[in-house]
Amino acid sequence: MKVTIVGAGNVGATCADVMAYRGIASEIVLLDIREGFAEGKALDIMQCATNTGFNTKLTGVTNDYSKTAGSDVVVITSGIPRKPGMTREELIGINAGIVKSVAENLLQHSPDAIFVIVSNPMDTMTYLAFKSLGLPKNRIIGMGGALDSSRFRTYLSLALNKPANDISAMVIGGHGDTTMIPLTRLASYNGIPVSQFLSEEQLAKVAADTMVGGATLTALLGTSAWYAPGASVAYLVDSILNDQRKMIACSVFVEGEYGQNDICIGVPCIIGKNGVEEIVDVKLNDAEKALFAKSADAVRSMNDALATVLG
Ligand SMILES: NC(=O)c1ccc[n+]([C@@H]2O[C@H](COP(=O)([O-])OP(=O)(O)OC[C@H]3O[C@@H](n4cnc5c(N)ncnc54)[C@H](O)[C@@H]3O)[C@@H](O)[C@H]2O)c1
Ligand SMILES: O=C(O)C[C@H](O)C(=O)O
Repeated sequence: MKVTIVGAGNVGATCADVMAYRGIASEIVLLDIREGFAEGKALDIMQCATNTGFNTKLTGVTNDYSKTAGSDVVVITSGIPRKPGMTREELIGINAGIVKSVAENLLQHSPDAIFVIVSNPMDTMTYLAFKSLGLPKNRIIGMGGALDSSRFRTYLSLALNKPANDISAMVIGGHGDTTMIPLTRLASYNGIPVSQFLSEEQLAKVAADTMVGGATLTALLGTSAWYAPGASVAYLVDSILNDQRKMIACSVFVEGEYGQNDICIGVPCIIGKNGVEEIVDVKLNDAEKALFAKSADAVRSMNDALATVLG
């Protein structure tokens, strides 16, 4: 199976590295606009093969979309990341034009591909890809919830002092500092509600830390994170290519689900060979429903800015 990743920067290259290392795809093409950059990243990753034992074929190209032809999955990470003090939403002015043109180029060469959108503001970039490509909604997937949920599980693991893989927890809603909704009520440690082990104050802190997880890393690193984002994309692509039907919170176009229409927002999805196989209807309580509606309003207002930005 062939995967193209556009943007060979921090997230794109990490994603290629994890996918190669884990043998998720037989072929990976890395494409970047910066001359020689994707070629260099691909060559560097290729030279891990003998020491880590993978056989994935890697190709790096400078803006040559003919090499991406026939991809089963395409991942868009091209665009600028935020700097400390910025929100993801502030990236819309530069990233919207990049994501639109990259998505259109990819579709020309891979008409059957499933699109995974990573560039920020991710929910709006996913909506833009959905509206401009005219593909069925199961083939446009925004990656954010996989990452936010892994951060939620990490912070729960630190608070509980238990392994993250023993913890089940999900974040839905928008992929923004104030729009994420960590579903604390439904989080569990080996099936036992985490509220049996952590106080309300501890749980509130875990949720707050999760919501600003990306901003915390941006402040520490000077640019936004890449290891967990790259691994989260690989996790999502694995579920598609290997038809794993994992439940992953993804930003997808909703038509009535969770009371919303005409936006892409994070909801629990079954992810398999057709992309989004199903949106899972989790029974939210009234407080969670109110948070979801507020999150959707914020995502919608960012989508409204697209018309101005794209002219
Ligand atoms: N959805 C998420 O969970 C998530 C997580 C992390 C980062 N991000 C976003 O992903 C994006 C990339 O982050 P990064 O840290 O990898 O940034 P980066 O600067 O390291 O890499 C971005 C790459 O995109 C390339 N690029 C720019 N315009 C291009 C074009 N038209 N065609 C091809 N390539 C182009 C750049 O040359 C650069 O190499 C940012 O918008 C960031 O906010 C999203
Ligand atoms: O924080 C960012 O800007 C990048 C990404 O969305 C993340 O959550 O790491």
